[in-house]
Amino acid sequence: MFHILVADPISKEGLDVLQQKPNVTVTDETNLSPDELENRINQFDALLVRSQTKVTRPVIEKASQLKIIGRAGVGVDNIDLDAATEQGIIVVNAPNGNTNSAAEHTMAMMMALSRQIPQAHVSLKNGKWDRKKYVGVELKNKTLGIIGLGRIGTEVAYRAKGQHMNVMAYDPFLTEEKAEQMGIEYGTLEDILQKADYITVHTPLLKETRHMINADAFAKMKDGVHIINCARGGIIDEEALYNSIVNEKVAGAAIDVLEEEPFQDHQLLELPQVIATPHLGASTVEAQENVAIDVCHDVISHLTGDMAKNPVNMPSVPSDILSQIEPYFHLADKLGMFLIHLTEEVPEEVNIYYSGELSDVKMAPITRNAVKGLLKRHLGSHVNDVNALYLADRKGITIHESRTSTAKGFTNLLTVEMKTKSSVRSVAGTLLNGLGPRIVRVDQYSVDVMPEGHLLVIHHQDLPGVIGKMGSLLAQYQINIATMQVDRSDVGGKAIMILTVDKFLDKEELSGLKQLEEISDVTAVDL
Ligand SMILES: NC(=O)c1ccc[n+]([C@@H]2O[C@H](COP(=O)([O-])OP(=O)(O)OC[C@H]3O[C@@H](n4cnc5c(N)ncnc54)[C@H](O)[C@@H]3O)[C@@H](O)[C@H]2O)c1
Ligand SMILES: O=C(O)CC[C@@H](O)C(=O)O
Repeated sequence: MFHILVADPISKEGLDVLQQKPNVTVTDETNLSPDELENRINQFDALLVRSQTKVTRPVIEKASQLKIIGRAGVGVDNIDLDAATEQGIIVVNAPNGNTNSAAEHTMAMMMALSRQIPQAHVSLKNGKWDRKKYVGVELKNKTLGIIGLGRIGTEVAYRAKGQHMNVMAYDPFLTEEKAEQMGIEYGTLEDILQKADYITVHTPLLKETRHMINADAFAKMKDGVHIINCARGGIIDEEALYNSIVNEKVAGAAIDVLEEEPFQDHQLLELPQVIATPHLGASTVEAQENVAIDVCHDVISHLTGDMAKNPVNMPSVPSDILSQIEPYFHLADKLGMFLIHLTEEVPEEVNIYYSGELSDVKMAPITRNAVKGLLKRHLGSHVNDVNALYLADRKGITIHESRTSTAKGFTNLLTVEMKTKSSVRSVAGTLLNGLGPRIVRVDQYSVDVMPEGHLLVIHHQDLPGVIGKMGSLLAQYQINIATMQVDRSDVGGKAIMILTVDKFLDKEELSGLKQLEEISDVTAVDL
């Protein structure tokens, strides 16, 4: 018998999927306090949530029977994935079922914002017939800047074209060709900030997207810009948004999500230029049916020993093969993570070369880990070795793997190469017996770097004194250098320096380093 706890409201059609199974009990309790959830979770085999219930580490640590957590929706930021993975609990989501609803909600918010419909509605309900105050603006011929052109951003783009808007989008995986095929304009983040009349964000909330729309970003925008966030609270710096509205830089904002939810007394809500909904992007009958059915099927599949379709954190390698290749997963993941930081250009092709002892292992699971590492920077923690190749394919990145017997003196050598429109970058690593993983080559340079911690990859001219200058500047910033590796193409020519430092550099410190004239490029990589 499997006991399933439904902790957030889930559509009846989904619950039917569970209840029709003979060996399942369903406990539908959607008002449990965090303490009650912690106290009762050990009785259940599966937990189903939407975005409300926080599945924290303390909850997961008490979940001694739990086998699966199902998220009826996309974002899994309310679930501690690391804790679930550590505890061997699979997390599944339903990434496709609410795309339309979230896109429609974004359009509804954009239109309501332009025509001040909520404000006019409240005024009329209060007995005022005020036609002068509520003069709006048209969407037609305005430029919509979409930041994050994934499932929802793409649907918003098509709908906005239907409103005769000029659509410009930025996404780390968007190429000019793809934008052209979609009939939209390709832009950088800067282009969007500077040119858009409306800006809508559709990224996950990640380290790189947290506060990506901050005071600096607002300062670059057109006067009178409109802002929409139906993705995640925290992508927009709320303090900066508040100030930009008060200073009349921003004409209005439509917000479905805020950093702290549920919210009631937020200062943004006091501004008449702000319209808001309580995280309703996915709240339609259709979306809730879709995500509930999808996630409940996955929960049953997993409980009864079949493969779940949308795992967020599950490794899927047969145990005999696993023991042989598992040590390389970590190396592959780190090489992918390292490589994606070497360029801001869109990856188009990834080639993975297996050499030495690695030339006769099963490559696919290692490849998936390398691709996972590469995609994580922009797609977040829901990329795993199960969905990495699928997501790469969706982003138009082709993956090739090949075996070679020459390992350049190493017993095993794994090389990950990434082609973009104008460059080919590569990184190679090995597993040293007893010493663990090492990065041994970056492009044409030979190095010996442990792939962990805060790394600085510095391209510079091979001239006397550069290393000293770099060291003094880091000392000024109170940043300790733990390790240093240097290599050069030829005497006085191009060179690389890879430092492991004790603290991550902030933007100002990084740009301080970039100002040293012998240095052509500095990249911070957090492994
Ligand atoms: N309001 C709601 O109720 C609701 C409903 C569904 C989804 N969402 C949220 O909407 C967001 C988008 O969902 P989705 O299904 O389209 O996800 P998705 O993974 O399909 O798309 C996200 C896109 O953001 C891009 N991205 C990542 N970092 C970026 C950056 N720094 N700059 C620009 N783009 C970047 C990724 O490349 C990806 O293409 C998520 O945060 C999701 O949780 C909210
Ligand atoms: O459960 C909800 O209603 C919100 C879902 C949404 O935020 C998501 O990320 O899928």
